[in-house]
Amino acid sequence: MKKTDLVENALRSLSEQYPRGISAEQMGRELYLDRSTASRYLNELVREGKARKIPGRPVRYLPHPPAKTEENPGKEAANSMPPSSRQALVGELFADIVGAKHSLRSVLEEALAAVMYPPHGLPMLITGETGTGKSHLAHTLYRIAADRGRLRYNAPFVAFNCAEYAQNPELLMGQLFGIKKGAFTGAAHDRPGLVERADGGVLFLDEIHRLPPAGQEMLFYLIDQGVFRRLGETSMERHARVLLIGATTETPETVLLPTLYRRFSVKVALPPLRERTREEREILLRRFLEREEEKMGVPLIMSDECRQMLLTYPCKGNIGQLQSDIQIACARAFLRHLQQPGQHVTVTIEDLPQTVLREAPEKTAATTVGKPLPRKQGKIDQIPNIYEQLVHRKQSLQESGADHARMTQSLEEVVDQYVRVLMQTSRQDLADLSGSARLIEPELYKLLHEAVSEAEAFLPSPVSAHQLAAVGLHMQAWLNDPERSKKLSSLPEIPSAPAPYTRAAECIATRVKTRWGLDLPAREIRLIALILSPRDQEQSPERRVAVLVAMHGESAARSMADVTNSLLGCPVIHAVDMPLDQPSSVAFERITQTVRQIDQGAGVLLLVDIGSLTTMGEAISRDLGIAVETVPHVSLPMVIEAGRKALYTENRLEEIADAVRRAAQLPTLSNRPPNRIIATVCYTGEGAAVTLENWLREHLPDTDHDVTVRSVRIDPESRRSPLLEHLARTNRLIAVVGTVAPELPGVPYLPAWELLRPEGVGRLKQLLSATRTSPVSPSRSDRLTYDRIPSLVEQGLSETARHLNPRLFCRIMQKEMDAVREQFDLSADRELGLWMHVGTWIDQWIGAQLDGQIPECPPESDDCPPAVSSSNIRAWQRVLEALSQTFSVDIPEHMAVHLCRLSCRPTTSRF
Ligand SMILES: Nc1ncnc2c1ncn2[C@@H]1O[C@H](COP(=O)(O)OP(=O)(O)OP(=O)(O)O)[C@@H](O)[C@H]1O
Repeated sequence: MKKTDLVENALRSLSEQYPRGISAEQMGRELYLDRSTASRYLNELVREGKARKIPGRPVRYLPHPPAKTEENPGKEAANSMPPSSRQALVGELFADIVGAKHSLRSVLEEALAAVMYPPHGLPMLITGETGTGKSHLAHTLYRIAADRGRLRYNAPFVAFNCAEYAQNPELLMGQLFGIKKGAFTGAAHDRPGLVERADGGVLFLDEIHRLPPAGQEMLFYLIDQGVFRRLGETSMERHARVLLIGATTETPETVLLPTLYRRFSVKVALPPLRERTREEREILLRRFLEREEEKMGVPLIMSDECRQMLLTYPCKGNIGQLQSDIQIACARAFLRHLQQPGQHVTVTIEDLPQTVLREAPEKTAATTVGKPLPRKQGKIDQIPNIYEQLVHRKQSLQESGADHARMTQSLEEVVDQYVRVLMQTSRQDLADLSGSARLIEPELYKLLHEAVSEAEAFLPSPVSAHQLAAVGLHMQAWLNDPERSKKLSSLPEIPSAPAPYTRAAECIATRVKTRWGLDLPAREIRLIALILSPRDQEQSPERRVAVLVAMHGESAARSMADVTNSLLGCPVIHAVDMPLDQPSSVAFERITQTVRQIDQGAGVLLLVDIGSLTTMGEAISRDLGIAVETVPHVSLPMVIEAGRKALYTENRLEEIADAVRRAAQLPTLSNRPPNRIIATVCYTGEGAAVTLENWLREHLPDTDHDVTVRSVRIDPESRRSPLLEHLARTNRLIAVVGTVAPELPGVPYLPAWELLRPEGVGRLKQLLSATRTSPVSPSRSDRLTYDRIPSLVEQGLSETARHLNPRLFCRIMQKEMDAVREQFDLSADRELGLWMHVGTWIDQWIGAQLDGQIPECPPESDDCPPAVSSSNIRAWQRVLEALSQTFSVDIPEHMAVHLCRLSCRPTTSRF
């Protein structure tokens, strides 16, 4: 229905109630339009001859010709729009909510009325099982309120899931209401909370029942009186006006404080998917498929059988689960398409996740009994015939007169060798894009997967994807030719596997019997049990590259990770979501923690979308001493590629990162010139390594400003560091400097003490000049002169200083530094470094004094270089006194000696 038709209908029905005419303002209120839009539509009707204007203040409008009911006043006491108009309006406003015109209509009407209620909407509680669309509805309501002028332009929408912090009520309350400095240990600054951020807009609290009672009480006051206090504050003196929308999967009256529960004027319940109509489920399916098709950029088709299943299986996680099951199926189909490109991506029943197939109505399973065997020709025939091998070995052992013990051991070796071949084949096969499906019929693979999942309840260790694929290969070969062992005479006894694995093999046999009516011979069951039992190479702890997806938004990262993990059958991808209202410091902290937890020693691949996330990896790698490679602009195919490579190959971090970059057509490490890097090392990566890092940074000549200096921890026992090895592979590691020589062949090592001697400095100089790509001498305009120091320092400090006034600082330094310059014969480079050094310290001291803390100081040391004279010290003292007076900071006495030492360095160790 067109907007003008909608307005015309409303005008006709409202004219009964207002026979003297309806103003644009009234019409706007009725249709949730702003006054000027309503006026525009009404005037359009006047132009079209469908309405007439009644002059006056305000101008009013009546339908033309008059509504029939106008001639019969009182016939219908319609005090609102006719149902058809209301339905059309709700359908239009909630166009992205499937079911808006049908099963959700009354719920949405109620929700709409609440959000549009003057002056600022009514607090609302949405209930419903997980995945029924509570968050989706909250956001849609916000959008409508913002579009229709109920909220101010640019009003915020702040969403928060109380379950995320439910383990730590203090932090939860702090997140929500803000924190006063000192409220608890670690609360070093005042911090606003989400309530303040949502001021003037909507605050959506998901799983609101996870708020502790004190938090619920605070919310009550917030709704009731618009007041709240930050954690640690004593009085309620802060004000915020937020439209609160709460959501819960629980029965709210039993989990919320009665005061808060009653304060929600409107409560809407979203029905589970099983109560929605089939037509609505069809529309949902179509929409989700369209979305996936758009992402893939290739036309998508779905087999009827698969569509049928998606429309009928009991979907416990409701719309959310339906959506993610569809994403998984599409991702699988897309993988196949990547390997065998065609005009379409075709989604078939095999692409559906196990959970869907398991939950599907019984009849699908029943019809498969007695189906033809899943045979597969081609490469699978190259799988060695284990029976032939066993017979041959037995014959040669008999010929050599081997005893029984020797015979058993030797036959076990044959089986071991066979399993190794299978593992290797499955590894290669899985590493191909199509996964195991290439050599093993999906039906068989599915059966094995199900049986093994069932057996995991009693197996001592989980069955790896490789083992499962190895069993698949063995069985596929057997199913192709179940008779082949019969052709051989006198097969030897197969060694037995531990009991739980025999039981797991029996589970498989039972399923094979039910499915294809086939009896697996006892020796097949023994062989399968052996393949399933852990082998040596499986037991050795694998150091896999960990993969972490971090993205802006509520759930984008998690859903990509879920899809990929489900696709690969292994939780290989980790995720951190970064809601848009979350400060990047929180994201940084969460990503850092996750990287620390998931690293297995082979480094972490960080897949991110945009913005600050693209630069966090480097800082996290520095902080944790873990190799982190960041790849931006993440998409689902990139995550799948990363997961597959991490799971099925032994590729190193940078190889996986490059494979992912190639998949996304981003520049790879291998085709960019390597960066020059110097690593500083010690056993902690923090003490000597950091001191050396700072020292080197300060002393690197201008010609080598491209060199990165990086402090790294060396493991005291192995004297190795995965991070260092990673840096060596991905960069041009020109030297390692430190207090411990790492195990890293081919990279020159300089002990720290050598840098104090001219020989060491000379060696480093040589290394630097030998690795320079183009020997550059600074051009005239680049060369630093004394007169440029103040402006450069002012510029530098204005980017880094938080408390210091850079201009004032430079003025004092300009006035006071002459004596120092003369005393030490400082070069302009050196002097610039010293200005920055002093400025940075003073800035920190002012900050510490403001916070009432004891300022940190440069280390105190007795060894005053012999070259330092008392007049040297006095020169610096005068500068420091002037600074101390101007900025009212206490400067420690030994600072002058510290600065003298820095000023002297050039003669001893500059390079
Ligand atoms: N009526 C609907 N029409 C179209 N898409 C919907 C509808 N309801 C939900 N969705 C989609 O289903 C997914 C899950 O919805 P949502 O996250 O809002 O559920 P929820 O009830 O908040 O779940 P949870 O309780 O697990 O947080 C979302 O991607 C959402 O866009």
